[in-house]
Amino acid sequence: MTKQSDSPGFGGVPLPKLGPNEDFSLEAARKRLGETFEPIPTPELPPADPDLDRAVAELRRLREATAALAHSEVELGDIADRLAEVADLLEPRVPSPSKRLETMWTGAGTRRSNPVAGPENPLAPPVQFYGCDDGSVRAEVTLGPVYQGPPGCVHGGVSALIIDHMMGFANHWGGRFGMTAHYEIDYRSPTPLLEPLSLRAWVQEGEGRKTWTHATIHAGERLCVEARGLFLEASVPVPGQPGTESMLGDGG
Ligand SMILES: CCCCCCCC(=O)SCCNC(=O)CCNC(=O)[C@H](O)C(C)(C)COP(=O)(O)OP(=O)(O)OC[C@H]1O[C@@H](n2cnc3c(N)ncnc32)[C@H](O)[C@@H]1OP(=O)(O)O
Repeated sequence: MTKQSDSPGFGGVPLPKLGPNEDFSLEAARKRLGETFEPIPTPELPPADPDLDRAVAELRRLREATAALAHSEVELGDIADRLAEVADLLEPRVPSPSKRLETMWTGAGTRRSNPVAGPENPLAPPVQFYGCDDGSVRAEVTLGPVYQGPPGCVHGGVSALIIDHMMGFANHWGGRFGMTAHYEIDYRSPTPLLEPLSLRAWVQEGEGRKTWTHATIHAGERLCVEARGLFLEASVPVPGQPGTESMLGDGG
């Protein structure tokens, strides 16, 4: 990756400028964080098991369809029985939630299973982010009725979830790390469902443990949401690995 440029902004938002002395390269991050640090490859890692992604994609179809059941003409008793059959088949065969938390922290697990971008997570839209040469990360996503807040619009908490994750991803892309310590959001105009949304985040400034990151959501040229966050480098214990700490280095 290269450093951010002064090229014209996206949707009217100027691109960021880095502090004069800050090295945002992945090499610099590796030096700061040690050997355990793994940069996030972009684009998305290939699936470990394509059938897993396919199964979750089918669950997403079900998610959208079940959200529309209320006013359908479907025989719901029969559907509930058939869904219960599938759940009965799965539940005894999958790891417990606490075991799952442990296996998530191997390889690209957390990256593939997080609730925003994870193709293995049925809750995730999923959003596919791309790291760009100007230092920002970007994505396009169209959200359906399951994410509704105000009539016809995206729930503000869903926007906040996407933005928090996106700022974290921008930090990784910029060679910075940290947990969200504080962030603030301005909802500038309603964020529509069923229309493509352009997402963008970038590191505004970094100093020591602190990183300030900005993000926007646009519908076409219209600014819907903008946010500013403060991230602090911090280590958290890894589930199932006593004594091991992670810097969220594999993409949590
Ligand atoms: C690619 C995938 C990305 C995924 C991204 C997902 C992002 C997330 O969801 S992270 C989860 C949500 N965040 C959390 O759970 C964090 C919970 N909070 C914590 O663990 C701690 O408060 C933590 C680690 C952030 C900071 O604690 P700690 O390291 O003790 O900070 P502390 O030493 O008190 O403060 C350090 C500095 O930061 C400042 N600071 C700390 N918190 C804040 C805050 N909320 N607002 C402003 N400044 C703050 C302090 O004033 C201090 O400043 P200075 O050095 O200038 O005096």
